[in-house]
Amino acid sequence: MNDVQPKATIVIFGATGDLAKRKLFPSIYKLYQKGKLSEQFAVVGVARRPHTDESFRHYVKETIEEATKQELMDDPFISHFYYHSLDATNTKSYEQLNELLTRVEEQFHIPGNRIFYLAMAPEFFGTITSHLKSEGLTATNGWTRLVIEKPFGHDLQSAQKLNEEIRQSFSEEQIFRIDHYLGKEMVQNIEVIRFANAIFEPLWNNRFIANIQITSSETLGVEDRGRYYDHSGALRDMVQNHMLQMVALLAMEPPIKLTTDDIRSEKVKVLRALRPMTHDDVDNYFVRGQYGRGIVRGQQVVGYREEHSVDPHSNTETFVAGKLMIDNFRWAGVPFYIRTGKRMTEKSTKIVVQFKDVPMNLYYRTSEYVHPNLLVIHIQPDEGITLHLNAKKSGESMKTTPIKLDYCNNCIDGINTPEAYEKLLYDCMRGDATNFTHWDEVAASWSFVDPISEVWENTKAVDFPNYEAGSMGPKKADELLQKDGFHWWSLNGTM
Ligand SMILES: NC(=O)C1=CN([C@@H]2O[C@H](COP(=O)(O)OP(=O)(O)OC[C@H]3O[C@@H](n4cnc5c(N)ncnc54)[C@H](OP(=O)(O)O)[C@@H]3O)[C@@H](O)[C@H]2O)C=CC1
Ligand SMILES: O=C1O[C@H](COP(=O)(O)O)[C@@H](O)[C@H](O)[C@H]1O
Repeated sequence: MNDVQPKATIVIFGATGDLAKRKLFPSIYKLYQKGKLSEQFAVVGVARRPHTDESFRHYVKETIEEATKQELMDDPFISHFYYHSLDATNTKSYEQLNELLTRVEEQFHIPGNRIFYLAMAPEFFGTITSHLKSEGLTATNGWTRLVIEKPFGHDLQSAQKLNEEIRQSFSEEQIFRIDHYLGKEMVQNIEVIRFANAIFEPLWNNRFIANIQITSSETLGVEDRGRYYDHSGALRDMVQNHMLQMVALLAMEPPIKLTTDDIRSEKVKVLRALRPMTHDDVDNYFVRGQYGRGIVRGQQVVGYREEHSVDPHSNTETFVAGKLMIDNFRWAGVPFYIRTGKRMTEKSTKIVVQFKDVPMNLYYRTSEYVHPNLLVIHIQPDEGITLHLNAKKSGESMKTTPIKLDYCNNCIDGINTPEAYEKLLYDCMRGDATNFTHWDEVAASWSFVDPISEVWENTKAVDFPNYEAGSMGPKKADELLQKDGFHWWSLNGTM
């Protein structure tokens, strides 16, 4: 873990796909530029499309230039890239891939360390991992690791099956399940804000916190992922993974040490303490939505059912709001509200921690409303924290006014926050699995989500589409909080 310049070959299955192009190649380039990779590294791209090493290098160069808006010229970086055309289901090609890897390792003096990054559809995961083992690609003198993209299953049962298949060839310690939200700077900051500030930790419980709200809104629709998304929906696409991971980080107990196992074990406890949904509970705790036509950032857009590769009668949700209760001593009685959706008003991920009101409003005589204190953690696009307090209005005797203490992480000159994939790839190369999800977390998340999807799949949403593109979701999402005497805090900073 201490090797600051890890030496490894990254084998990317799905190297001609969207993820490799938009995220993986630019991230590897940035790591190289920052000196986090020594010259002892190589990338071997794998996919069916024919490419020579030269044409693949040309393709990679172009994708990086497009993503980084920089010209690569004759950068030696690109000479570390190789390509092997392979159909993932064809055993024979794995032997040839192994020969290529051995050659590349000799050329760059890489001590047999291999990362197999599966940037492919999950139905291939089992086949690829079993071939990697049976054809000897995992039998090296160095370490071997497997990086797996989401979705990790469709429900608990399919996730278990997938996990068992993978575990035939890789141990849990070798498996790095990506949740890219865990690579975001401010998601990683949650722990530090909580555990490195004496003013927050004593208040971080049901005696002082009224509710916690997590919103992750997108302006994009389903783009060209209609086929995948229409079978997934927002619950599986965003809630089962990213949203529940943020809940776990916000609610976990302080770990004994900052080790991977200690942190994961605290997160798992939170996921297990989530109050399970019975089928009858679902309507009281969760709201689903689907966007219709509307205007997003001044542009007229089509409704979800009109999107490419989407069933024109689709029952799939593109929006979810939910109230989660964590049944443990720290959080009993405190609702965690989550909300996520496509084609909403703005692209934003924020966490708002609303503290309980002061025991009595001393300023009621002047008809002053004392605002609740809020801690806002801005995950994206702005990164930072804001603390909302009350102070005296200047000049006027004992009148109150809301004030904000702001810290903006990505406003500081010279700070260029690394992209989540860049950090996660580097962590994986160094063997740090802290910001990857352990199987126990995946299983607990599916257990929570499954009853909700069962109800939604079996009952037609008669009101779909129930929110206009460009809005903040269906009215029912507001009513979910109103029932408890709360409301969603606005995302644009005004209260
Ligand atoms: N794109 C994104 O932003 C995100 C993607 N993901 C996940 O990452 C994974 C990849 O997604 P994405 O890049 O978008 O998918 P794409 O469809 O763009 O790419 C799929 C890749 O798989 C290759 N491939 C398909 N079939 C085979 C086969 N039989 N043998 C060998 N290679 C094959 C394709 O290459 P070829 O046709 O040349 O064989 C291509 O390189 C998916 O699991 C997705 O859910 C997760 C989060 C975000
Ligand atoms: O995993 C996913 O996340 C993106 C949103 O990620 P962000 O970093 O842009 O917030 C979402 O668009 C996609 O549907 C989902 O698969």
